[in-house]
Amino acid sequence: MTRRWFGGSRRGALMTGHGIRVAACDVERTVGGRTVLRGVSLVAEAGEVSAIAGGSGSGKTTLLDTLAGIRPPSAGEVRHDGGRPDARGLGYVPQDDILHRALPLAHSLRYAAALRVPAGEGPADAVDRTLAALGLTERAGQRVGTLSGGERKRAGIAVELLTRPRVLFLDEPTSGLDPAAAAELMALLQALARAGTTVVLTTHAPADLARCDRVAFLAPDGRPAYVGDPRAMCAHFGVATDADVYAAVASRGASVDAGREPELQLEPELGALEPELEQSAGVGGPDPAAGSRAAEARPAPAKPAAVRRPGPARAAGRADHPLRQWSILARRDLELITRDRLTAAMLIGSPLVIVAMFAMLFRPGAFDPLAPSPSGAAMILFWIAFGGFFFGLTYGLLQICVELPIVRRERLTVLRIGPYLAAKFTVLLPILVLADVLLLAVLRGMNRLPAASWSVYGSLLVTLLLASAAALALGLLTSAAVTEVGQATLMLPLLCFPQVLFSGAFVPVPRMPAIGHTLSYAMTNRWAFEALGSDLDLSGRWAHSRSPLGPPLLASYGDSFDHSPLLGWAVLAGCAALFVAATCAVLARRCPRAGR
Ligand SMILES: Nc1ncnc2c1ncn2[C@@H]1O[C@H](COP(=O)(O)OP(=O)(O)OP(=O)(O)O)[C@@H](O)[C@H]1O
Repeated sequence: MTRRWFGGSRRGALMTGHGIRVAACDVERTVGGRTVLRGVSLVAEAGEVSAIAGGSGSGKTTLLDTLAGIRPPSAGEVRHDGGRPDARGLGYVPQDDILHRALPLAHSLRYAAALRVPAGEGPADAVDRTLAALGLTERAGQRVGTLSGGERKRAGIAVELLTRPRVLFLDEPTSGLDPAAAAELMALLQALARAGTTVVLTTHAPADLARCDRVAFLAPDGRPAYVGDPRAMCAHFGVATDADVYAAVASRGASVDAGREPELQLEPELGALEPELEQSAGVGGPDPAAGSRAAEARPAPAKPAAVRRPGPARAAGRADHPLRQWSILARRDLELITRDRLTAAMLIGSPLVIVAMFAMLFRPGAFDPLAPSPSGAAMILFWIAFGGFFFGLTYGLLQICVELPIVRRERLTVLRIGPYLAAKFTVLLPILVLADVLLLAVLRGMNRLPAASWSVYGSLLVTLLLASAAALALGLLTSAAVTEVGQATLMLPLLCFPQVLFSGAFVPVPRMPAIGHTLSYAMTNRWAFEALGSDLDLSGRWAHSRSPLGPPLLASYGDSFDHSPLLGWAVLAGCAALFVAATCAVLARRCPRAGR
């Protein structure tokens, strides 16, 4: 079946030219103060499938990331064709899905292609070619979330093949697949390798090893227990099957050391490394004899005439421009919202429900000069401010955390954070404008707000929009910072409570103790509430109110509503900018560019 995908011109469609030789020499990696990889030396050749195997927690993913150049080694060296790893020339398939589940497969691939495929080949052509090559053409219109596990794995590989990478790294591509689907996927990777790509993968499954050309088996302490031909591995450990190797390595632990088995030492790999590493300071050269033994033992892979670095990023040619990225990402965000019915229902439904509740909660005429309700007017303005905050926060809260693995993958190559966040604002702000306009229009239409000039209502709308924008930025920041969707949901009440308590509506700011007074400065809701009160001259209304409650309220709130709305606008805009900057910083840390 796999052969069919790569037969004839389809094989040509996936030809990647020379694969990259990936070489590691004495690599060590320390994570969180603990050394999780030590003394790893290996070579992954073009045209071969190389596996990183080992028990859980032995460092397979860490080694894969290090070989890919995503994380630099703490000691030792990783070379791609003798040069520094350049992540833009490679494909990397993480364990998590890197396609949006709500989109049809072809659409998802088209956005990925628009971001990554260089000028010259149209994204649509690249998608058609890749879908055909991976046997997914018939699934093109199907939502990614409804694909089978095996199809989703292939779809993840399809994303990476769009740019015809010279080397493909895959983190546990067969996990979660039944043996037949796993075998099919491995055959696909073998075919890819034969078409010229270097394929490096991690695996838990002994059955996968038989389909690989090389294996590096890691001991629990991150040392290589075996590096070499998978067919010789059982003999090396004196066991009957590949599955038994796991138990042998686990029981012997660090005492199993590739370096202690003369006939299966690392020399072949180090010998292959020698030409690339000979000029590297601090890396000892291998025994020349070992290199020649290696050459005899294995046909020499086609070597580039000269040591060369991976070519410049193909992807950069097309979509590296921030404006272009923004336009692609905005279209993708819009389609995601419209395709995901639950999200669409939440975005449109929550303002409708909240506006309806406000309309039912407040009595009309709170601002009526003849029979005013001073406290009712304050409450109406507070809840309007809070409505704007709530809309923005809920819109932003789930935006990033649900697609973090995709962002992380796209950041490795092309994605810029600025256009990514700008696209979110471009799609969500217009919906927020509609929600805020609806809120003011309905409350005015139902006489919960007073008659006033267009300029006053314009000012109310600006205040509300800035409050929503700042809350949207806070929601995006939270979404970028949490590690899972559940945490984002838990953050909703945590973020809302202080905005209610310290806004000055229930306990006026002048009546708060010093700590509460200080905290209130950090609440966007306080500034929105006070700007709305200033717009509608709440102080003046209370001072000349026919209600006996007016003067005491004025005494409690003091000068809260006496400053210009411009002050509130400046603070809200500043908060929005601050939250956006913090979101950029969090994303840059959590989704680093390769090698950082
Ligand atoms: N960010 C981190 N902070 C602290 N420890 C980490 C971090 N990332 C990985 N580790 C530790 O490094 C070790 C190797 O992790 P890694 O994910 O590479 O293992 P693995 O072999 O891929 O595991 P599995 O097969 O279970 O996915 C583990 O003990 C893990 O706890």
